[in-house]
Amino acid sequence: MSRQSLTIEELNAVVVSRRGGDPAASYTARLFERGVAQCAKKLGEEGVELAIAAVAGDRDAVRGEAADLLYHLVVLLAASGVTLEEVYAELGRREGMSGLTEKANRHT
Ligand SMILES: N=c1c2ncn([C@@H]3O[C@H](COP(=O)(O)OP(=O)(O)OP(=O)(O)O)[C@@H](O)[C@H]3O)c2ncn1[C@@H]1O[C@H](COP(=O)(O)O)[C@@H](O)[C@H]1O
Repeated sequence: MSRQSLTIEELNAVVVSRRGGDPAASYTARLFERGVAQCAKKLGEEGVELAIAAVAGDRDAVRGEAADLLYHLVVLLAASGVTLEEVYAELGRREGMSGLTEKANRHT
């Protein structure tokens, strides 16, 4: 049965659980088996497909390609040994780095 939504954290938990899994039973396990370079190639392809869909103004394709991109991003992070928490921490470090954000904060 399909769910209404799946968060990146939930997707990440499934992806990480596939590491070392049976490549015959899991596409994700197959990607891990192929290695980082192949995971990176898939991510690049999906990024280009998303960009093309966006430029074409194809909203349905943007949604689908964005889901593909997020999936392949999570796979590449796991294949690279980088956790989502590390990426979140990096985003957190950047908060307030832009002059615009500081300017906006001064007015609140
Ligand atoms: N979100 C995804 C997801 N998005 C895309 N894909 C797969 O990505 C592949 C991309 O298709 P392409 O046409 O780009 O490539 P392909 O020719 O099929 O395969 P390649 O040889 O190019 O790798 C398809 O086979 C899709 O099934 C995904 N496979 C899995 N997931 C998630 O990962 C979970 C675990 O999946 P398994 O590892 O298969 O159990 C699933 O429950 C989903 O939540």
